[in-house]
Amino acid sequence: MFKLVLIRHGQSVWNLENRFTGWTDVDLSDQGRAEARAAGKLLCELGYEFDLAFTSVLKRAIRTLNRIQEEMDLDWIPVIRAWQLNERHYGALQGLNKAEMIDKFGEAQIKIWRRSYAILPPALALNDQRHPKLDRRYADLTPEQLPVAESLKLTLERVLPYWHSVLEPTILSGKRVLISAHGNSIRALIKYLDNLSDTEITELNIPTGVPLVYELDDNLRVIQHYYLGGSEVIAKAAVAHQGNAKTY
Ligand SMILES: O=C(O)[C@@H](CO)OP(=O)(O)O
Repeated sequence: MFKLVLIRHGQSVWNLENRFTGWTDVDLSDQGRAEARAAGKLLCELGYEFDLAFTSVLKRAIRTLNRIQEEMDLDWIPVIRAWQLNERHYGALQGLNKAEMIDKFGEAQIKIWRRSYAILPPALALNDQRHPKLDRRYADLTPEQLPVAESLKLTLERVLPYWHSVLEPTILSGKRVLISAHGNSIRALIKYLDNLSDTEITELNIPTGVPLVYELDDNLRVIQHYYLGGSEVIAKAAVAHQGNAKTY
């Protein structure tokens, strides 16, 4: 049996401000930093150990991981930063306030942009200053790999090859893996792991800063999964799972 731990970064400044974030590289809020530390403490108290950690190339996930490592005294373990674990790219919505967008386009349209499986948010123009081709951390990506907007489906289409080529073999080699990533890159992975339908996945939300454990059998099929934490943390996770959480 293998145990994989997933964690969505702690609350970010734009989660707090209720803005579409995507590939925008915003920092954690004070609450987010506290969530990350609490997650690290909890993992340590519960006796979790990790040999290797994966994260995205976005600082809210990296800094969540850093704090967990610090709390667990695991600063030394190798960390792999992969753009494939980035948040979905939210296209031209990035930076806009979610409540203001609801006022402008209506709740139903925003829900479609946020949670439908295959529908894309409005794309970035090629000359937009937010285009990832202007960011040197993505210099090695091919033009086809550089998103101007991603649905959850497109997000899964870059997360899944990474799962098969890197994460799966690492887990199967017996290394205990922690992944610090994002609401929608984690949702994409969960859709695959739990074999959720395109409709089921629309109702799944991931809370910030709560470790989610996946127990996997020898073929990496899911045995069970559960959130770690006291009653308050589990309640936050349950609410987020039902899709009734605050808009972030
Ligand atoms: O804005 C984003 O990048 C994500 C996560 O914060 O938001 P949503 O939950 O609306 O997909």
